Amino acid sequence: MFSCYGNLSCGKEDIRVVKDEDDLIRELSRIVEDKANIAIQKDELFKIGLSGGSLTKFLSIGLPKIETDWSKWRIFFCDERVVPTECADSTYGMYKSALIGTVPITEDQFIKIDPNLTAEEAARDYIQKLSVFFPPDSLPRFHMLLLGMGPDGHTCSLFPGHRLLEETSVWVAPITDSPKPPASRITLTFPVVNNAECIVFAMAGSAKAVMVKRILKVKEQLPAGRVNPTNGKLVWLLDDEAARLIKDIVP
Ligand SMILES: O=C(O)[C@H](O)[C@@H](O)[C@H](O)[C@H](O)COP(=O)(O)O
Repeated sequence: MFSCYGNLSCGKEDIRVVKDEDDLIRELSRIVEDKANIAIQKDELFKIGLSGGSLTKFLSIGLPKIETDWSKWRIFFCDERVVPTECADSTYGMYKSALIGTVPITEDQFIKIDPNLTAEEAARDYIQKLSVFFPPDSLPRFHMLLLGMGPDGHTCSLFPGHRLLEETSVWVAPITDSPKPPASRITLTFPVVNNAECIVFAMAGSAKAVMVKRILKVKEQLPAGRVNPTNGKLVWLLDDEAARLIKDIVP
């Protein structure tokens, strides 16, 4: 039984290596299912933040197989591209087409951006939307955030060398110069990311291996390496190929 509650420590990350992408999707879905059902039992709602990229594929395959009370889910976005929902680049658009109609969840359970706004306006608007679900006098504390990592070590839309990495108070920030297209996005900032109860990086494939080594073994302070929950659980879920250069440090 995977529990983020049992060991809410800010100790070392928990690195889990599975054989391949299929196993990764199964294990990721199991982790999410466990956390969701614990959160629902404890807090009535399950507040999860999703990322885009290959995570949308993993979850589109894995989530329809889990057993949970979908009506208690509220799905947020760790980052989002400021593009129309019907655009292929929209992360919400990807999850909408994959999950609505497949699992018993409705559009209003997704807490999404208003893509008709500028990035600056959308970030401010998203903070207001978060305030409905989290008390305004403290940082939002998500039950779970699911993150990916780009080839440059970025996560969410927090990119190496970007001034947003130093943001210490704003919950959600705009970015209009994302090196990963599309350029216009909003992103959770590190204070909110690191306030989560449970953070899971999930990645597969040999293209991730070098960066995984740089972050988990060399400990380079790239954005994904700066994800370190202050009072929560951090899991790196990797397939064999993504973990091929850190086999000597995996417990
Ligand atoms: O919307 C996005 O672009 C993501 O949130 C971004 O942070 C993604 O997780 C990484 O770029 C990894 O993407 P891949 O998993 O596709 O490599």
